[in-house]
Amino acid sequence: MGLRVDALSCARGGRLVLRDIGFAVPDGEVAILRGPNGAGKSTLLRALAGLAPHSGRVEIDGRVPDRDARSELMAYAGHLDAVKPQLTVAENLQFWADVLGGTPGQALATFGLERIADRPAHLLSAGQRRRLGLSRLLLAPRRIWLLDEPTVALDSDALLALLGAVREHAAAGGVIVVATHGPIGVPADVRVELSAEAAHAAEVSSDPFLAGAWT
Ligand SMILES: Nc1ncnc2c1ncn2[C@@H]1O[C@H](COP(=O)(O)OP(=O)(O)OP(=O)(O)O)[C@@H](O)[C@H]1O
Repeated sequence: MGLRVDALSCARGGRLVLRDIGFAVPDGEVAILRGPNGAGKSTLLRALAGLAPHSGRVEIDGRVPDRDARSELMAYAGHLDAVKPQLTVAENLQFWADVLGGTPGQALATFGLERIADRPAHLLSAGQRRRLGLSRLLLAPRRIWLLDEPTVALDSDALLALLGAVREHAAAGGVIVVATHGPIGVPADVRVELSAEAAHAAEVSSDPFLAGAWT
């Protein structure tokens, strides 16, 4: 049981970025996505979250959930943090709580946001904004966490909070998929290596001009 990905391919801007990706992450395990800039880590997370069209199969507990069921099971924390700049920190959390369920209290405390709860999000530093974005993970329980470079801009306290949250989620049977260039402080149970060369080769071979179709 857990997450299983088979033969996933995904194009962006008309170029094939991911080709035939397959891996499985059992319940309670952490998968790390690695690969150079542009290899497709963010694309893969977005595809899993249902935010980028793709081919192939994404199974959860042996079934392919429909789009709504998938989003009920997954929480995606991407680069843009999904923070609404005009709302305060507390209002952002309340907004997400209204959408996702849950209550903001624990999320505020875990990521050390209480002191800045009344600050408008557009005034936050990069690390504060990232803390706020990550705090959404704790609002409503979602089995599968998809984390895109979650440690960027975090100080050591916030990093500890994130690691604690990841460990707790895994211990409770959750599945975590993390794209990162650096260490995240928890051992990887599953490693998924994406290579820019594979994507580039796919781009080249799928280009009819370069493939010689017009010669
Ligand atoms: N919206 C888009 N339209 C067209 N191409 C895109 C788009 N977003 C990303 N790409 C391309 O898709 C490829 C994969 O990008 P992606 O962001 O998934 O890589 P990444 O492995 O996460 O990179 P990084 O380590 O730099 O964050 C890149 O070649 C990129 O230029």
